[in-house]
Amino acid sequence: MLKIAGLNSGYGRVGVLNAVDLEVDEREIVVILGPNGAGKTTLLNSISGVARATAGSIEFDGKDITGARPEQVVRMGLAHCPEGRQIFQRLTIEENLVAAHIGRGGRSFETLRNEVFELFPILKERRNGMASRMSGGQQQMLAIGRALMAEPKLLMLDEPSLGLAPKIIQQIFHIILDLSKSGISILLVEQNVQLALECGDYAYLLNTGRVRVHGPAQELAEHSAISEHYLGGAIEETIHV
Ligand SMILES: Nc1ncnc2c1ncn2[C@@H]1O[C@H](COP(=O)(O)OP(=O)(O)OP(=O)(O)O)[C@@H](O)[C@H]1O
Repeated sequence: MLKIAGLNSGYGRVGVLNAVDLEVDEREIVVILGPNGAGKTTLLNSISGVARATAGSIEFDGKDITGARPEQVVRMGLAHCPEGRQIFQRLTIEENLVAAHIGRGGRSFETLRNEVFELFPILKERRNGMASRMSGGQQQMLAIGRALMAEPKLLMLDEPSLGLAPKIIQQIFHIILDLSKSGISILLVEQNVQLALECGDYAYLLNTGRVRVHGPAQELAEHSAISEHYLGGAIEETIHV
């Protein structure tokens, strides 16, 4: 579904990612872990066309999307639910969903909106309320709902648990698992390492712009060295668990 090879990327002259290789298969949940500043958001931004690749390639659904613009990438079925949610605060919930409907897969706004409302009944209840008046958890649900309006084959989620209460985090992770079962591939950046590894199939650990460790999520969870490395020790060699 997604194949990244030898990716270097950054912002202007600032290089952030270095020789990153990563793959996501169909229906797979792939987790990206790493300390602050490791380059996790930059990796998602590079895939969705927000940050520029300076070397390497990004292939999605059999097509080369290296250097494609964000609107082209989303039209191909790759949706990005960004860090900080970035919903339209001064629009209602329903208006946020209208703005996110790009007609990619040909299904009507009403059909897609109703699917989002089924996943997140609270959004239906508050559909005419201002987004700015919703709790953090509800705003995260709206952010995911907006991404789903693009009928994605692959959904990228950047720290969906950030700042949320444990009960809401559980709810969001159940939805992520359901979305994966419904056939959507997931690329998940997450600080909540334990939960992410429980729900993921495969995981990559980034540090200082490089993939330092990768392997099946369960094996990474059991790897005693991971927490040590994760907590900041620089890893010089790539470890394949
Ligand atoms: N717009 C930008 N312009 C220049 N440098 C940036 C920009 N955004 C991020 N960076 C730098 O790129 C590096 C990686 O940042 P990135 O946000 O990708 O890390 P991250 O792993 O997502 O961290 P966090 O968990 O803190 O979000 C950092 O050194 C950061 O300062």
